[in-house]
Amino acid sequence: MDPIASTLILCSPFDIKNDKENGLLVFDTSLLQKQANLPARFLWPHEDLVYTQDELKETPIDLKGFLNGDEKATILAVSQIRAACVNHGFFQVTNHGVDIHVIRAAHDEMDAFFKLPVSRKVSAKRKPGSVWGYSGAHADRYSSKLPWKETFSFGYDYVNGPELDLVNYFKSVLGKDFEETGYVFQKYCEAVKILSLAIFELLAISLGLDGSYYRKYFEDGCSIMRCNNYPPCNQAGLTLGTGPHCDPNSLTILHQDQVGGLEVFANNKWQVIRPFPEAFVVNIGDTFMALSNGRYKSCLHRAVVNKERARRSLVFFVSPKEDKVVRPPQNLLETRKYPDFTWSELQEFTQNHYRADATTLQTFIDKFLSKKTNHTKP
Ligand SMILES: C=C1C[C@]23C[C@H]1CC[C@H]2[C@]1(C)CCC[C@@](C)(C(=O)O)[C@H]1[C@@H]3C(=O)O
Ligand SMILES: O=C(O)CCC(=O)C(=O)O
Ligand SMILES: [Fe+2]
Repeated sequence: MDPIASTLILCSPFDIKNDKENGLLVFDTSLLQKQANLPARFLWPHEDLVYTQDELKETPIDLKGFLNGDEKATILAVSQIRAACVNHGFFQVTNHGVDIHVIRAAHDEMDAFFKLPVSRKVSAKRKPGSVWGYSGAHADRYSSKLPWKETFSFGYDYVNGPELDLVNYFKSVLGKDFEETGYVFQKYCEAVKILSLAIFELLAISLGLDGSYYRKYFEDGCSIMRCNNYPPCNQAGLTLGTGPHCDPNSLTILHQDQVGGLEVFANNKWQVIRPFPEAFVVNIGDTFMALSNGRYKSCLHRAVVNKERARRSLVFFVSPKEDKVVRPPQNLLETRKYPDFTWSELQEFTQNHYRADATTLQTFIDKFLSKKTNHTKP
């Protein structure tokens, strides 16, 4: 029997015969680590495992002046953002306006969640086709190149009515003792959403647009909040926490703990992003690359794991409202790089047909939109 299959059956709190899907969700590293070799499903190909110690040493962008309305500071921030987005699509921000206590509280809640027994985490499991919920190594979705991580994701501001706020979501999936967790994440998401709109303002100015252009476009947008836990791995050099990919959404705002493991592909090589507690890590995603008509790069990145310490990150993925058309503004449209699409079409593609990697957007455009055109031909 495949070693991982036996581990998963051994540690499953469910009857594997009638609950194969739940059994496969269990990612219990204390048991997985007892095996002499890393289970084959966690192995990644050589080319994805290129080791690096190079560090991307770009000064974080200080947002203080811009947030206080200082024109000179805004001009500087705009030019730093433009340079980073044209080059690789990645930058860090400090003095971002998100209270450090709110950030710490969100880390504490995330830590408490991941320390729960597996059976409890699985009660909030992700449903097929949905991005929300708990997932262990995405083992219910993929059979190879499994990421060495567990994740817990939930939507923020779906504008579907107050009954869907995070306090109620946490209570409904984890029970009444998670009400406080819901409040903490509600506050965290509110603050990071405000930050995202400020960054969209800088992005708009940097592309020669009115400062409010993307702010208005994303005001009613939908976001996904994700907690990532990367446990230590005895054979860390053979696997990855998150494989090389570009985020399919528009903008990603990440806060990592002090362990380190995030790497971006910049200047033709993988480079380490040293953790910096005061900073948020920001990257451009595929949908914003399309909205800028290809001027700004969707950042290729990955997360490596290590032998000693668990690593955690809080990730806020910002997207337009599901059915809003993704089309660049008129003055960026000399030669159109991508056809119109909607976030819900791209999201559906990543959930049901394709695992996000370095070429998600182009593959989506090539395969799906050409199919769509064929279907609509008379
Ligand atoms: C629409 C989405 C797909 C992913 C979750 C959201 C936003 C980012 C995507 C993801 C994180 C990109 C890397 C690969 C992925 C499979 C992951 O490792 O978690 C992606 C998400 C997903 O499908 O769960
Ligand atoms: O955890 C990290 O540092 C990166 C995670 C990531 O890239 C993602 O969740 O999309
Ligand atoms: Fe990512």
